[in-house]
Amino acid sequence: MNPEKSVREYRADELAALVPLPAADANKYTRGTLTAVVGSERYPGAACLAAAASQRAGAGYTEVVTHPTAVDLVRAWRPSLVVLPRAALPEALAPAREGRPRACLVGCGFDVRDEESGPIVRAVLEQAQIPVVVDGSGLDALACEEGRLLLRRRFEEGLPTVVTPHAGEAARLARPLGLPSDDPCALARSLSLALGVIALVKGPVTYASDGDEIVRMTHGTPALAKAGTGDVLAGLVGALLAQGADALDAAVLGAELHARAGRIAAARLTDVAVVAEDVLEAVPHAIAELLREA
Ligand SMILES: NC(=O)C1=CN([C@@H]2O[C@H](COP(=O)(O)OP(=O)(O)OC[C@H]3O[C@@H](n4cnc5c(N)ncnc54)[C@H](OP(=O)(O)O)[C@@H]3O)[C@@H](O)[C@H]2O)[C@@H](O)CC1
Ligand SMILES: Nc1ncnc2c1ncn2[C@@H]1O[C@H](COP(=O)(O)OP(=O)(O)O)[C@@H](O)[C@H]1O
Repeated sequence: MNPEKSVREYRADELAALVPLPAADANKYTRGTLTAVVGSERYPGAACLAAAASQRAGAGYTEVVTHPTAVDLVRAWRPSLVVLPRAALPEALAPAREGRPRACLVGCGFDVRDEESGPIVRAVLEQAQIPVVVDGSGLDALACEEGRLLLRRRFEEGLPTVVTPHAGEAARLARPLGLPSDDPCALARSLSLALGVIALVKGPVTYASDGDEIVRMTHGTPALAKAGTGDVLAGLVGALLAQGADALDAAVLGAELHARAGRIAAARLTDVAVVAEDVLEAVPHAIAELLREA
């Protein structure tokens, strides 16, 4: 099949319809819980960025499970976050209940030198009976037979897994599978099919695929090419999944809000000066802009 045939873009009105507006009788649990298993001793900042993005994208309850050395920093960054050390992980992976959606984000700010990283990612994939997003160095745990087996099992059980690699991470996932990695559009679809995931391959143009459709997103800006912006995106996608969005829709809406937030930040601060915290701050404006446009 020629992948170009099925490439599409979401219209602004389609995207706006996916924005999770809270019901009048909502409470924090009905709005969805994201358990973000993120950060390491080396990269505690990624945990902060992803968790705050989740709050801004509407999750009612954002819980951070992080390296013990990062706990105080993340708590101090935002008192509204619930922050637990990694030892709390098994209890934190509770299943969703009727009307109480949940999702898990794992891997942003993981450190390949940290021996706990791989086992944590695999434990999440094995235990979490909820949608999971895998990002950052957590993706390295998927480039081996054991990781692929866990993904395949989740796929067969109907549990969505979203992966959010940048070009380097996508190439590392593709290599052991013998997949060519020079075309991000084709790669999004081939990774999706080979791993049984929804693949969001990030770059100047970002592509999402569920193995059937491929969605192209062209609204980004080079202002986003700064450390930490991917962590913000992962938090957005995780929060949308936690609110019950379909996995492909969550990936596409997350990337669209991220791209718009980057542009809004750049319009105020220049393409040169924008940093990941500015993208985070612009997320509410991106939501408002999208709702206004539709
Ligand atoms: N504040 C924080 O706490 C932050 C924490 N962070 C966290 O750090 C962790 C490591 O993530 P990372 O992306 O820095 O390292 P990683 O992908 O392993 O790089 C290895 C090699 O891959 C390549 N490569 C990289 N990017 C590429 C691209 N776009 N396109 C193509 N190739 C690319 C490049 O190799 P080269 O091509 O230069 O030879 C590079 O040397 C991760 O968990 C993340 O969440 C970050 O989010 C930053 C802010
Ligand atoms: N030149 C560019 N144009 C548009 N978007 C870009 C560009 N460069 C990077 N981005 C976006 O910035 C983000 C960077 O993510 P990533 O590389 O994972 O960052 P980090 O790991 O530092 O958090 C992605 O969403 C990507 O699509």
